Amino acid sequence: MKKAKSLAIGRWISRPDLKWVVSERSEIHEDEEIVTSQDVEKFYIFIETEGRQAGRPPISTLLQNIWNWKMKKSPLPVQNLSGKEKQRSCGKEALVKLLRWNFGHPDFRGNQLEAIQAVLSGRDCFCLMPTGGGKSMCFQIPALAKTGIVLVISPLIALMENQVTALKEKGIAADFLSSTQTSQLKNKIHEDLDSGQPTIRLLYVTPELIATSGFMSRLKRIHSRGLLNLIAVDEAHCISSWGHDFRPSYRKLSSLRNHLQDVPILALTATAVPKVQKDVIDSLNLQNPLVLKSSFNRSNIYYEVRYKDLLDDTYADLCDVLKSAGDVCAIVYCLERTTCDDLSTHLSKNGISCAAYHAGLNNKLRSSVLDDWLCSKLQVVVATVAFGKDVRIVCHFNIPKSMEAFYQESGRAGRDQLPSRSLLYYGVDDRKRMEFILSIAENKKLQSSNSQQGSSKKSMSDFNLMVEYCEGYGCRRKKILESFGEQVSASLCKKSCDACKHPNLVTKYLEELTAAIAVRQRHGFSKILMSSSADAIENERFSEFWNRDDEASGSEEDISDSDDGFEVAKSVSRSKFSKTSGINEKMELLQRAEENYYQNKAHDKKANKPDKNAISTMLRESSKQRLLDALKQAHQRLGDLKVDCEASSTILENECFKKYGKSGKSFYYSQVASRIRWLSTTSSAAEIANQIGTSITTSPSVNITHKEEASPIMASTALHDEGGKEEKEVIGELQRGKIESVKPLPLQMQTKLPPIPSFSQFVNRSKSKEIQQSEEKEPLSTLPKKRMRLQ
Ligand SMILES: Nc1ncnc2c1ncn2[C@@H]1O[C@H](COP(=O)(O)OP(=O)(O)OP(=O)(O)O)[C@@H](O)[C@H]1O
Ligand SMILES: [Mg+2]
Repeated sequence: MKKAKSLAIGRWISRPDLKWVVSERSEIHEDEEIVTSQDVEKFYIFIETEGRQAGRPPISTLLQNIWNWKMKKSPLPVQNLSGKEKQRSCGKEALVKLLRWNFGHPDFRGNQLEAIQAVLSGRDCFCLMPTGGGKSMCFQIPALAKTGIVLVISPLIALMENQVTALKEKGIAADFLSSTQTSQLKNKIHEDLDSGQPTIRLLYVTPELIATSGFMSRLKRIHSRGLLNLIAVDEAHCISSWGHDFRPSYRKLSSLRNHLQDVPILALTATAVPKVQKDVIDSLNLQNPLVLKSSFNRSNIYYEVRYKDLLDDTYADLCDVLKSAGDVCAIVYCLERTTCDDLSTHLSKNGISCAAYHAGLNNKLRSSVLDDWLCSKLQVVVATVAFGKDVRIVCHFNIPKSMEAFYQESGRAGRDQLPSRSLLYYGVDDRKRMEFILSIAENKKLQSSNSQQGSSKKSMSDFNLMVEYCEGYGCRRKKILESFGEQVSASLCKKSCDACKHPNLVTKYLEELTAAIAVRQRHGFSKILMSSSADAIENERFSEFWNRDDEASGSEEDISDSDDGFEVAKSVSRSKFSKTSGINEKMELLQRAEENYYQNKAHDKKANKPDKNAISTMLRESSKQRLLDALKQAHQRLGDLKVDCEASSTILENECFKKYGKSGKSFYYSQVASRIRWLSTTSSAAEIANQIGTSITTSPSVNITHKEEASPIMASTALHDEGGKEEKEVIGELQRGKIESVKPLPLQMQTKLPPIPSFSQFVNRSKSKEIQQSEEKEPLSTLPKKRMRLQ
C-alpha cells in the first residue's frame, strides 16, 4: 500500500459520513494510507466527499480546522541558528517556508521578501506599501527567522491589540505593553524581557513608552545580550509634521539610532508623499536604507461618493446601503463621538447589528465591542478611530481632513484583496465644518509655535484635495493616486469608481449639488454648523491617530482612556440605552459613575486641579447649534412645528445646562444628546411644541410681538429659578435684539417646561419609548423616496 503524506485528516462533526483530508498532494487514492507529517513544503486540500458534494463545510471552516490542528501539534519552527545556517535562514526558500507554515500564505507579495531580507541582513529599510499590502509581514517573518526580539512601534493600542491577538492565535509569542494591561501582566512581560532567554518574539509598544528612560535602559540591556533583532516603526508617517497624522511622540524615535546603533530599523507606511518619505528617513536617521515603494492603487476597492445635500435622509440611505450589502462587515467613520453614538443608535433601531467605538468609551466597553466585532457578533462599527479587521465596506459619514487620512481609513476595506467598497457621504455643511476646524486648529498651532508657519496652508490644501475628490468631475481613483504623486491614466480604474461607472449620473449629481448650494446661499443658509464642532476642536480628535496634548508630558499611552466614572456614564447614557437588556447593570454603572464623579471632583478641588470637565462657552454654543439643527430637521420632517427654532434651541440648551451644568461635561452632554435623539426620532410635532412650552394649537394672534416683552416670558419659563448667568445673558441678548432671528415668543412659554428627567427616569423613559417606537416603527419602504440613487 502506498503512503500519502497528509497534514490532517478528520470527520466533520455535523456530517460524520464525510471525511476531510489535507494532503501535500492534490489527490489521494483510495488505497492510500494517510500518514501525518509536519515537515512538508506545500499542502493541498483534498476533500473526500464520498460521492456527495452537498453538505460540505465551507473552505474557510476547513482551513480553520487545519489551523487548529497544526497549532496544537507543532512547535514554532524557530531555531537558534548560527553561521551558514543563519545565512540559509535568510534565503527565499526558508522564508517562504516560514510564511506558509505560520501564516498559511503560499508566497510573498509585492516587496515583502526584499524588505525582510534587507532587515535580516542588518540593513535599514523604508517600505512604502498600500494599505492592506502586508506590511506587518515584513517584521513578523524576521521575528520568526531569528531568535531574539523584534520591537514594533505602533500608534494605536487598538491596532496593537488586534495584531497581538491574531499572532497569539497562530501560536506566535507576541505581546504589547500599555496602560490597558494590569500591572501584573506588565510585570510578567518585563520579567520575560529581563530574563536571559525571553520567550517573546514580537513586542508591540507605543512611541511614548520608547521615550521613557526606564524602557530605553531595558532595551539597551536586551540589545547588549544580542537579542534585539529589529525595530519596526509602523505607520512611520506619524513622525513627520508634514504627514496627516503627525504625533509629537513619534519625533522622539529619532533617539533610537543613537541609543541602539547597530539595530536595523524598518520604517513602514502606506501614506507618505515624497516630502514625508524624506522626513521619515531623516528623522529616524536611517543609514543607507533600502527604499521600497509600491503603487498606492487599491484595485479591489470601488470608490463612491454620495451627496448628503441631495439625499432626503442620509441616515436612511446608509441603512439601505448596509442592508442591501447583506451580512458583511463594515466600518462607518464619523468625525465626532456624538455622531458615532447617534448614528449607531439609529442603525441599531433599523435592525442593523451595530455599535459605537471611540475613545469616549471606557476600556471594558471598547474591548467588548472589539470582541463582538471580531467574532462577527456585530456587523457594523461606527467609529472615530482605526479599527483593525478585514471589512467589505468602509463608509465615511463625514468628509475626512485629508486624502492621506481618507486613503488610510478607506484602505481598511478589502485588505484580504477581495472586492470591497469605499463610500463617502459628502455634505457642504461637513466641508465648512472641517474648514472651520482646520483653521482653528492651525491658528492654535501658530499661536503656540512659530515653527509651524505654513502648515496652516498645508492642511487646508490637503483638505482641498479631498473636496476636489468629492466635488470634482472625473475618475476618483485617479484623483487618489495623483494626490500621492502617481501619474496614471483613467483606464486603470476599469470602471471601479462611481464617476467611471456612471459618469452621466455623477455629472448630474454634481450639477444638482451646485444648484442646491446656490439655493441655500440665496436663502441665507450659509451659516453652517460651525460651532457644532467645538468639541472636536477642543479635543482635536478628528484624525485616526489623533495628536494628544499630553504627549509632551511623557505619558506612555496614546488613546487609552481613563476608566473613570465619566466614561462609564457617557458610554452608558449615549450608546447603550438602545439595548433593553441589562438595564439594571447599566443603572448601577451610572450610579457608580456619578459617585466616582463627585469623589473625583472633591479630590480635584482639594488638589486645586483645573476642572477638565468644565463646560466651555464653545461647547454650549456647539450644543445649541446641534439642537437647532435637530429642530430644523424635525421641522422639515414633521411640517410646521410652530415654534421658533432659534429660541427653542436656546431654551433646550439652557435647560440641560441648568440641570446638569454643575455635574460636568459628560452629564451635560448626554442630556443634550438625549434631546437631539428625541427631536430626531419623535413623530409628533405637537409633542415637540409641548415640550418646548408652546402648543401647536395656539392661535398666532396670542403671540407676543414686542421684543421688550420677551424678558418676562423667558423669566417665567424654565429659566425662572437659579437660572444663573447664562440664562440672563440670553435674556439680555434677546432684549438687546442680539439674537437676530428670534421671533416673537408664544404666550404658552409662560407655562413651566417639563422637568428634565433624572438619570434613572431618563433610562426608564428611553427604555419604554424604545419599545413604543419599535411598535410604531414605519417600514423602511415608507421612507421618503430619495433623489439620489447611484446603483
Ligand atoms: N504574502 C501574503 N499573501 C497573502 N496575504 C497576505 C500576505 N501578506 C499579508 N497578507 C494578508 O494581507 C492582509 C493585510 O496585511 P497587513 O495588515 O500586514 O497590511 P498593512 O500593509 O499593514 O495594511 P495597513 O496599512 O492597513 O496597516 C492580512 O490579512 C494579511 O494576512
Ligand atoms: Mg499595518
